[in-house]
Amino acid sequence: MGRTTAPLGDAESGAPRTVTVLGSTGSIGTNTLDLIGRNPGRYQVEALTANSNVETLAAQARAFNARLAVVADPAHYGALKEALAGTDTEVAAGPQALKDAAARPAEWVMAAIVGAAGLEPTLEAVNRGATIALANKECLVCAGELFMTAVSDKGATFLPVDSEHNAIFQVFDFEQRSRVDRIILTASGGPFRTWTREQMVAVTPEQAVAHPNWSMGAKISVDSATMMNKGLEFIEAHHIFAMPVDRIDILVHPQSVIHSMVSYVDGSVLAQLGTPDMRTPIAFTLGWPRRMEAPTARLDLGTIGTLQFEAPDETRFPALRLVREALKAGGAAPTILNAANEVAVAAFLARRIAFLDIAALVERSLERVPHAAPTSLEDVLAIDRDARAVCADLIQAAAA
Ligand SMILES: NC(=O)C1=CN([C@@H]2O[C@H](COP(=O)(O)OP(=O)(O)OC[C@H]3O[C@@H](n4cnc5c(N)ncnc54)[C@H](OP(=O)(O)O)[C@@H]3O)[C@@H](O)[C@H]2O)C=CC1
Ligand SMILES: CC(=O)[C@@H](O)[C@H](O)COP(=O)(O)O
Ligand SMILES: [Mn+2]
Repeated sequence: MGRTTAPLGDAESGAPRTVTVLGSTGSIGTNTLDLIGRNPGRYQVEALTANSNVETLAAQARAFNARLAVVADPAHYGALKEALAGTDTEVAAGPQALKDAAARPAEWVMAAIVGAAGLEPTLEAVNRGATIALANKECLVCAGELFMTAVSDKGATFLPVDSEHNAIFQVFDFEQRSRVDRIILTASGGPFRTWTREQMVAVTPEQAVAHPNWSMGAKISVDSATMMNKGLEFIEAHHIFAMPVDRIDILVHPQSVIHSMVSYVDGSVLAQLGTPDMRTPIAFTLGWPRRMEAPTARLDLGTIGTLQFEAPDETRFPALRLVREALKAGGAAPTILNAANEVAVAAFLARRIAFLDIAALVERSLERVPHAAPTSLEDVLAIDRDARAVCADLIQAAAA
């Protein structure tokens, strides 16, 4: 994979590093801009993008003097144009504008759009050989082989942002890859870690998004609650580190202090630790290849006292089993799983289905959509569309 040291402008002494933030209005996007804002003169913002949150996007574009602001939903073009009147920021809207934004020559691109909607814009940045800080794990779940092949073929530099994968990246010995025995992905267990299935029947969106350790967007928070997030991260780790699935473990660790571990053939286990604040992994990628200051609380293990560990429970959290089965089935299964999960999570957040229906709908979608392996981006997008339609039909049929 592309752990190259492709040159980035020396942000500490030379010209500002040019950066684009895809999904700038979200949780990862705002944390990224928080770090950029603390380092005046070190970064020049090329493009910022959102889906529909014009107010935040316009405020960010003004604050960071962005060259371009893009809203994916074209219905919001007029409002964005008006909000940025009198500034030097160009304004654009729609899916093609999103891809064009990613194609502009920023050295460093934060990929923080949520869901498969981020795949095409992120690939634009990969295809021009940029440094990609990847938060958008769904890219790798729905198109992992295609994505990592493009990283390698185009000479892009790939830096994982997801806290677990960033942790692994920090302790993974790429020069002695054959000496790596296992990857150990830690999981908080989410807000329902100790709940029975019966207790989970009546879970509300408010309860599901209340993650015990992390402050994140709604979709990933629900994924953590179903533990689908850990399943998606399992697939993500498989692709990023080219690790066979039988050498990746999931370990529940409720405190989210150890962000993940790598175990070596000599019995050494290396881990990355820190307080749960995404500004640490984002700073790792923004400063790359040098570490930069992040304003996060420092880890105080003496005060924490005890770290707990538990085995994951696939019976209470069937998403973990579905991911294992999807990886075994291969072909289109991970793409279908991801698309169905996105549709089901959105329906849950809209109070159209119950919490336990999410995994059940993913399972039924996997049974119904054909599993032919995608060999191109067009294939991936077609499978993604089909799976979304099947899952939406299942929801509709259940409601009728
Ligand atoms: N939050 C976290 O701590 C972590 C997040 N991640 C991953 O990072 C990604 C982003 O997560 P997070 O920041 O929490 O998500 P948020 O929901 O907070 O933000 C999502 C961003 O994507 C934009 N967006 C949403 N839908 C579309 C679309 N169809 N087209 C274009 N842009 C869109 C949103 O714009 P708008 O505001 O206008 O809706 C927003 O800028 C996810 O893949 C998540 O799994 C990984 C690890 C940790
Ligand atoms: C911050 C981050 O990387 C999230 O993906 C986080 O890991 C979610 O926590 P769990 O899925 O372990 O509950
Ligand atoms: Mn994570």
